[in-house]
Amino acid sequence: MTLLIVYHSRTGGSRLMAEAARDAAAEEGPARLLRAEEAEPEDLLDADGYLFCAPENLAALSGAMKEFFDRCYYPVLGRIEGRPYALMICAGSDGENAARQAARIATGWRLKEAQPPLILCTHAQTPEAIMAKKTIPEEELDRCRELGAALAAGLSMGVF
Ligand SMILES: Cc1cc2nc3c(=O)[nH]c(=O)nc-3n(C[C@H](O)[C@H](O)[C@H](O)COP(=O)(O)O)c2cc1C
Repeated sequence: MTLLIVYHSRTGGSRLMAEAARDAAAEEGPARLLRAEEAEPEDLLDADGYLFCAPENLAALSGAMKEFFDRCYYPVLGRIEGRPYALMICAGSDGENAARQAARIATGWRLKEAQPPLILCTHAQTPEAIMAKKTIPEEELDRCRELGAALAAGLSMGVF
């Protein structure tokens, strides 16, 4: 039972979150990490559950993550219904709109929410801070690890 983690990241925050989740998930079962730009409909079809991870940009999912969903939405519609998923959003100060947008897409696919969205805020406020490479505190990465491990363990045990 494979967990597919698809992420986009411009300044590294979402990448750190996705990698932390992948590392923890891999201890519980098969886990694949793909960038949004390289993930294809076949990758979604081949997986048994999903973790989507992206930044909030301009009160929405980042463009590259949205482009992944746009590109894959119809090719897999009706073919992945009922599979579990979770979301992780890296935001400056909010993240709610990106989480809501991704959840609506997942609802369209008839995926099953396995965990509430995990939103981490970097508290970057100035243009310089927003464009800077991000670090995520270990205790926040632990929350990503917990989410990845719970998803992968649930998939392996067939609890979803
Ligand atoms: C163009 C742009 C727009 C942004 N808009 C928002 C926003 O609407 N809400 C928010 O909370 N953060 C916003 N941010 C901050 C990013 O979400 C934050 O820097 C996050 O760490 C980016 O994730 P990444 O490091 O994976 O790229 C924005 C950043 C950029 C570059």
